[in-house]
Amino acid sequence: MSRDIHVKICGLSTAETLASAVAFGARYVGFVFFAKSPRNVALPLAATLAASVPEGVCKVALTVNADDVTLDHLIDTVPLDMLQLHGAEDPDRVAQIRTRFGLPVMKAVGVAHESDLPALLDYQQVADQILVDAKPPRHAELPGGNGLAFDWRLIAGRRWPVPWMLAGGLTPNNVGEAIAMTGARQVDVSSGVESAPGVKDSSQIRTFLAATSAYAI
Ligand SMILES: O=C(O)c1ccccc1NCC(=O)[C@H](O)[C@H](O)COP(=O)(O)O
Repeated sequence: MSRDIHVKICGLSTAETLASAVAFGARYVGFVFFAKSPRNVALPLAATLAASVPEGVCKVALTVNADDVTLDHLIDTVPLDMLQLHGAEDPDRVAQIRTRFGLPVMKAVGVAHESDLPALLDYQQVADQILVDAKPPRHAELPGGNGLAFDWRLIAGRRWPVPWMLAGGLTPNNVGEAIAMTGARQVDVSSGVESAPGVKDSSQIRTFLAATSAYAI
């Protein structure tokens, strides 16, 4: 098992910032396929970007309640290593997607209160990984990528049987505290390494990755 913190940089949409994420040590790179998102990337561009990602870096497609036709076209067009399901997909749908498309699946689960935690157990029965993310505000446009953190004390010391990733409002300045408080060995960031919504910043990506390196064990 790797001793480093594994970092996912999500919502990449340019060759320059993708190359920076890879160069500075990201273990996962995420491409958003959700039209309302400022990080949404068109399939032809995503195919070109993904083709440039070296072996060993996990190419993650992020979708929200996508149907099978959409997923079929996505997977036929873009070379991918993992699907991240960030909508209201229930455990049965997660299992169905995993079986039908044959790719590892990471299911995002929104956390705001203690009452949100049981869902983490339900999804761990069917997903390969769990993304423990901040629950979006009731009227949020986006189900994720909102730059909002949840109370990390809610999951402090908890351990789950499948690999999990901490997300939500992480920045170069708070990721160390988040890792120390939760024991996370994988973290995910989007807004926290942007100069504007959807505009990734290579310098902030570098700083974020450097901030996690202090927590290798
Ligand atoms: O990032 C988006 O625009 C997005 C849009 C729709 C659904 C999910 C989205 N992002 C999911 C992610 O995995 C984000 O990295 C995660 O929610 C953390 O985002 P942030 O709080 O901005 O770091």
